[in-house]
Amino acid sequence: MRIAVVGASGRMGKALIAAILDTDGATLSGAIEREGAAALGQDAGSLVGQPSMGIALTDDPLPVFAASDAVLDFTAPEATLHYAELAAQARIVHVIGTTGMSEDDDQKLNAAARHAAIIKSGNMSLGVNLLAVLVKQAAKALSADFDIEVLEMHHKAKVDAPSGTALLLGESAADGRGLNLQEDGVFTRHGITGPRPEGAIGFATMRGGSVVGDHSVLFAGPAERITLSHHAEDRSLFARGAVKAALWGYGKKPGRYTMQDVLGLADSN
Ligand SMILES: NC(=O)C1=CN([C@@H]2O[C@H](COP(=O)(O)OP(=O)(O)OC[C@H]3O[C@@H](n4cnc5c(N)ncnc54)[C@H](O)[C@@H]3O)[C@@H](O)[C@H]2O)C=CC1
Ligand SMILES: O=C(O)C1=N[C@H](C(=O)O)C[C@H](O)C1
Repeated sequence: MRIAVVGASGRMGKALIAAILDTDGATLSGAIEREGAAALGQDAGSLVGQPSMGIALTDDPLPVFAASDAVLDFTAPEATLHYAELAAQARIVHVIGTTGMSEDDDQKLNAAARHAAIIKSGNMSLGVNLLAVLVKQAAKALSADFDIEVLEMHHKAKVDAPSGTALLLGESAADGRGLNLQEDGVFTRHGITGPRPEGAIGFATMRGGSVVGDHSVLFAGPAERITLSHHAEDRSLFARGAVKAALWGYGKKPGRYTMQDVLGLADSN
């Protein structure tokens, strides 16, 4: 399967190239960066410490998309919307890891998904997607006096908050409790906040250093506390998940899919 990478010289872009090179049945079909990026013209293989492979980073996506079966996209919301249009035109699988996208952005992705398969998740790892299933089960099983808080920590260069994963876990908790995260989520606290609202799902965000991604969901009840956690040690786990998603999506009908579909966890929900 021919797989292209957009945002190729980013932290995830490099991990994605390395994962494609490491996967049987996957071939790197192109590596795209934004106009003006310092890495344009560099060889994709050398960029990830492999032998040169004759694929230079380019800012022209059209010929690359035309020669690809899928594109892996861990960039930024505006770029992802642009690539969704191009992937829809080329009828290729679009795997989206980009976080920080709005409701409005999501509607635009729905329009693109009428023409091509889109697989989008705030976290492409098996561990986090399994954690999401466990969080939903715990939220359902525990009575409402177990307060739910989602904690996350990431590296200091991360630009969006809460993380896509924290939101995914918050949605799972809300589903389990029959709540609506938009209405019941508490995303900031400062000053005299008053007591915790009944049924709230709270979020706490930490940023610093080189942390790849730590997430915990706490269920704080009367005299006891349950914590479900995931710690990402390396970006390769997200990249392997994204390549797996592309292989899974090949030949699927146009539409929206998630990592839960790819991993066969959707029925556990
Ligand atoms: N869903 C998941 O499993 C994961 C999602 N992410 C998300 O992936 C995104 C990227 O994260 P990082 O790699 O850490 O960021 P980064 O800033 O290192 O990389 C982003 C890259 O995209 C490039 N880019 C921006 N606009 C572009 C355009 N129009 N065309 C082509 N390239 C463009 C940038 O130049 C940069 O190289 C973030 O939204 C992050 O939250 C990160 C890790 C895992
Ligand atoms: O920006 C990151 O680095 C990560 N982003 C994703 C998120 O927002 O949850 C996934 C992972 O935690 C790393």
